[in-house]
Amino acid sequence: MSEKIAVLGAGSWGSILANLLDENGNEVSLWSYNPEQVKELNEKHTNTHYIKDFTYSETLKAYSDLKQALEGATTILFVVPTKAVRSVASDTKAVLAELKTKPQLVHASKGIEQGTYKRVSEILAEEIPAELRRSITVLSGPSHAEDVAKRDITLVTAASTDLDAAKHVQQLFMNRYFRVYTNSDVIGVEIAAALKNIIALGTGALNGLGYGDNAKAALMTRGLAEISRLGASFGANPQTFTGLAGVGDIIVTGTSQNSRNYRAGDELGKGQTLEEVVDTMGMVIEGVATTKAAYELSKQRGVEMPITEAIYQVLYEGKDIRKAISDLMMREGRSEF
Ligand SMILES: NC(=O)C1=CN([C@@H]2O[C@H](COP(=O)(O)OP(=O)(O)OC[C@H]3O[C@@H](n4cnc5c(N)ncnc54)[C@H](O)[C@@H]3O)[C@@H](O)[C@H]2O)C=CC1
Ligand SMILES: O=C(CO)COP(=O)(O)O
Repeated sequence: MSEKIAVLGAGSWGSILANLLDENGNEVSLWSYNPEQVKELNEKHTNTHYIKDFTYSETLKAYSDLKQALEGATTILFVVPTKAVRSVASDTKAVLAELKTKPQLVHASKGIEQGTYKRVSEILAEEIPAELRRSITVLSGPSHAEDVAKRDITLVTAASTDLDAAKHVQQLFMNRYFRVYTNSDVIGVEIAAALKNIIALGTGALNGLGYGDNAKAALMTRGLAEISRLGASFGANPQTFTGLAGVGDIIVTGTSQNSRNYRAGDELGKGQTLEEVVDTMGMVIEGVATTKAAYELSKQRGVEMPITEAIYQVLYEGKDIRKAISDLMMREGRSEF
């Protein structure tokens, strides 16, 4: 299968997925709002700020003009940070109204919108009306761009309420090192994807403070329990949290130095301030904003999320991390399930 695909967002994940789609034989246009980055991608086939020591395919073309990137595309993949999804989708809508191409939409972003608490597929559906597009699919799972760049084995899930669309996305992305499953639980996949970043901030902080493997396994397991509780309150399928988008992504993000969220937590644990961590990362740390959105959502919906609450207090209320950990440990004993 070969298609014209536009990838919007040329950070680590967008650029590596664009390269994979190119390798799979598609005609890929990669859009970035940064003209310098577009120049580097087209002239040197590198994207050094985001992915070191990697040469992109020469047939992959980058654009800073959105209309040029979208022209003729039958699939559009959104991979910008969650806070940019609404504005990029709104600009895309204006172009699609002219082009009348009705592409299918896919996204690979992991977050919840501040203030509205919308999932990314909900933002896309709101901004790009049904008459301008086909179905929406989310691609998610344990998948650091750095490993995919090395063509290391990676398994993800493509979730859509439209099974044909999910199967189509599966076929577009699958290859010898990238295996894609389908899933119909868009809500569960998006909630799991967004909230695992909160837990990765936590396991990173434990690492920075010098805690060991038991502590990190405990945080990931109980973290997943509270993510599943929030998911259930929205009608998510509980099985999703045992799958690639759930436990799979908690493991990869909650244990890896490739994760920006884990590294940010690690630095916080070692004593840096949140401001210092955000300033030096130079890439998106989705978990910081998602902690606030998830904390507010948990209060609004009456879902108990003690780990999210503790991390919220550390990030937004200046609570000492060691005190937050000891308060969690000293909660009244309870049944596991
Ligand atoms: N890096 C990874 O391994 C993975 C990332 N993701 C998700 O993919 C999304 C994007 O992440 P990365 O590519 O890693 O981020 P990144 O920080 O590496 O790059 C983000 C890109 O978005 C662009 N951008 C930022 N604000 C923008 C705006 N207002 N309008 C247009 N473009 C804007 C930046 O210029 C940059 O090219 C996030 O939601 C992340 O959670 C998901 C799976 C893996
Ligand atoms: O989602 C990811 C891996 O599945 C990437 O995580 P980070 O954004 O923490 O790097």
